[in-house]
Amino acid sequence: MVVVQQDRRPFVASAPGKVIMFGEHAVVYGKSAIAGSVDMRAYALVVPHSGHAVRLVLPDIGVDIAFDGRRLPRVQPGALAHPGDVEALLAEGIDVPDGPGRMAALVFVYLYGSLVADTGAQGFSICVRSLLPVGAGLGSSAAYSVALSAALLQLTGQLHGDGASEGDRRLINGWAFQGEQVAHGTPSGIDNSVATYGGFLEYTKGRDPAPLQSTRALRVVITNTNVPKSTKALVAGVRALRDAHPAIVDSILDAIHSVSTTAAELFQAPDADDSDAEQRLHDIVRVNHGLLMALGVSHPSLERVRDIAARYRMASKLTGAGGGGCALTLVPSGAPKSATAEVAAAMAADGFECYDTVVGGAGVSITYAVGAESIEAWIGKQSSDPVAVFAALPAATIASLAPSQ
Ligand SMILES: Nc1ncnc2c1ncn2[C@@H]1O[C@H](COP(=O)(O)OP(=O)(O)O)[C@@H](O)[C@H]1O
Ligand SMILES: C[C@@](O)(CCOP(=O)(O)O)CC(=O)O
Ligand SMILES: [Mg+2]
Repeated sequence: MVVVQQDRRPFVASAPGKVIMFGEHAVVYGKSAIAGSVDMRAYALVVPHSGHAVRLVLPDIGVDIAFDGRRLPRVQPGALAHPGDVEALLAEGIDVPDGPGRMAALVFVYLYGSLVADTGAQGFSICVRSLLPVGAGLGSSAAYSVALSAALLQLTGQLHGDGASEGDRRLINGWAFQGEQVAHGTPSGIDNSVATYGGFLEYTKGRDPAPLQSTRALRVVITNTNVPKSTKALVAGVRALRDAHPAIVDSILDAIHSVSTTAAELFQAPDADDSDAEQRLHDIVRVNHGLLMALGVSHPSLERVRDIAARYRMASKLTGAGGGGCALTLVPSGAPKSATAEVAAAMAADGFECYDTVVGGAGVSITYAVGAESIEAWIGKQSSDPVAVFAALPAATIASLAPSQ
């Protein structure tokens, strides 16, 4: 048994969602993709207490489970080779309903079993709230997984710089990737990398993410079609198409790779105001969407978003897994604020929801304070049940628990 040093103070670990600008799906096959963090995050409040009870509360998706932490065995490295073994962990007397809550609980139980079980750590409550839309292509699963990994590593004293050092980030990212594997089977790792490191980056599976210094303002309108989708099913659909038509699908994936590498050059071009570069970016947004459509991951609602943007001479593409979820619209450099407001209003008139987001903010973060006050004092003042307080906080207060962008 590895006995850990435990800090008993409550804290909040948080991580952002992401927007994939170019390269989704192809990135699963080792091609390049470009993505940045968005200013919506998942927040995990951890409250250590005496005894061995462990409580997981996920108010956004209706999960509230408790179990005796001593009953869960340590998960052996390599357990992910047998996903059934991970599912079997839930049989240890933990009652979780089917649906999205089950997947989120499974990710927690896997990370708990790997990082906390058998360390002699005492009990705790953990409550995760997210300001990201769930299952819409903005990486809510990865933000959840990164916030959880950071929370459990910090709780058990396995981080050395409160999540900010290079070593801490590498550790958090590695475990969050495993959390994403529990949820999706074969993630590329781009979502958890953006949620961990934040910023704007180029990602190729198996390599360290490469930060991009864009000379161009990263202005996008994100539109949520509110059509539910499953990342797992969409990724599986592309795999089935590739198995049936390997040569055709591989050439589509190669074309997407060229789109991403061209985009990286354009974003970093010295003359950001060059109208030729502007036009080329517009073109490749359109081309990237067309290639994704050929892979079968578009949806009529996403095509509708593209039609509306085209009326304002802007280019849109799906972002994330597709099949519904979100689209992004590239805002041309120099476009007045009124232009983005107009296009967003036109989309809202069609029943879509738009997010005015800043791309490229902070990655994972751990905080013990709200302003000048400790979280312990801040939450303790409001009620004797910190989880109930946190679960009911308004979004604006939750958002104050992370570094400002
Ligand atoms: N606020 C949240 N609380 C708990 N689990 C969440 C939360 N947000 C997302 N998740 C987990 O992530 C899953 C959605 O992930 P996914 O289908 O990959 O969509 P995306 O990552 O694009 O939002 C949910 O079913 C749930 O398991
Ligand atoms: C389709 C894919 O490229 C991105 C999926 O993103 P999301 O789960 O829809 O946010 C899959 C992956 O990279 O693992
Ligand atoms: Mg996801």
